[in-house]
Amino acid sequence: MLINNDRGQSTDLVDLVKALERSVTPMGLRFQDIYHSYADTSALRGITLEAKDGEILCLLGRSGCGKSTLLNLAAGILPVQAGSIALGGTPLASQQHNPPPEKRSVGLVFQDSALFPHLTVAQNIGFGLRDRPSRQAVVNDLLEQIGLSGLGERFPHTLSGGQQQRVAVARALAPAPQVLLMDEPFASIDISLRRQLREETRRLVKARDCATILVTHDPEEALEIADRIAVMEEGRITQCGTGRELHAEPASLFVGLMAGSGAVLSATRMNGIAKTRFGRFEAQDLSFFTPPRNDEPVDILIRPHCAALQNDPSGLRITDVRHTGRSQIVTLDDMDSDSLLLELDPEPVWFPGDRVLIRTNGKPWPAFTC
Ligand SMILES: Nc1ncnc2c1ncn2[C@@H]1O[C@H](COP(=O)(O)OP(=O)(O)OP(=O)(O)O)[C@@H](O)[C@H]1O
Repeated sequence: MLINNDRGQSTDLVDLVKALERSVTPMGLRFQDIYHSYADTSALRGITLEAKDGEILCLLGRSGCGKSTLLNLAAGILPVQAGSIALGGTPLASQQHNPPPEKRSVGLVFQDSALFPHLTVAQNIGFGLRDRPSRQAVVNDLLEQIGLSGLGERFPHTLSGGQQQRVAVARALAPAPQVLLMDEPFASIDISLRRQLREETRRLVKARDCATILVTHDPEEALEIADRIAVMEEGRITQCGTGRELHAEPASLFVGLMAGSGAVLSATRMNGIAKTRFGRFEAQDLSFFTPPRNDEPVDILIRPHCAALQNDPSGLRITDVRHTGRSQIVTLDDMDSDSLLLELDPEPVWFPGDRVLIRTNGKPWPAFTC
């Protein structure tokens, strides 16, 4: 049914109701209090997380932290043991209700493309569309979008690894799923092609309205492709936010290092002073995500371009200096020949043999209670 808006334009009532529903109902994919164990291994320990419609959310963490387990629960590959999953505001899975993968509006992409070897590229892409009248048009459109028009009649083994992975993404997106789940989709792709494939995948996914969850252990990949990143450690989400948020206010040293590089200084805190092997720093030089308890050991993270050196004849000795154009990488030795690498602004120029003290560059350094 068509209705007219105040500018005289026609709008379909069903579309309007859907748009209104979207504005008031939590959409996307939502995990609520998920726990999961394998025999004596506790893989997930209370995950609550939401990937919104149109968003790319990365699960980032070391091997074994539970990323794939969470993805497999959403896909229906694993049954939910505790907690619940909702899709588009309606229950998707719980302990009582576990529909199989084919009954979920979910597209899957794995590390190896897992294309059907006996089907052509076009048949692979169209597999989830069955007898839909629009099948051919959708397949042709996707072939064009992934840059493989003209290769539809080829078989998967005649394609390069990168082309196969493009086809896998197209196959997952063809039925217009509400959610796209990708488990290390670029891990087996040549490193030189990976960035290009990431960009293409982001463009493809962003042209649709599905929620996307992508698993990776590569921080650079997560920062480049994701709208938000959920950092996982030992079955829990340590922090979830944009790359910028994780970089600016990391909840832990692990998150801080996942969201960017930096030098780490171990310190002991004494009455507002942090003592390290490379100098003493005032409390005002440090910023804690959570207030520290007194006299506990802390780790200080010094990001590139966030430290300055100051000449001091009794200070630390510079043993090496490299110039990259954008920065100056300086190696400092403490009295026991322990060394620290700092990435500094290119000016002022430092030389091996200079004696210096380290200072903040105006902004406090993130610090974490150990
Ligand atoms: N089928 C299984 N049986 C027993 N333990 C398992 C099984 N699958 C996963 N685990 C364990 O559960 C934990 C989480 O595994 P999971 O595969 O989810 O982690 P991950 O972060 O995806 O790791 P990776 O990046 O290596 O794939 C690990 O300790 C793993 O050894």
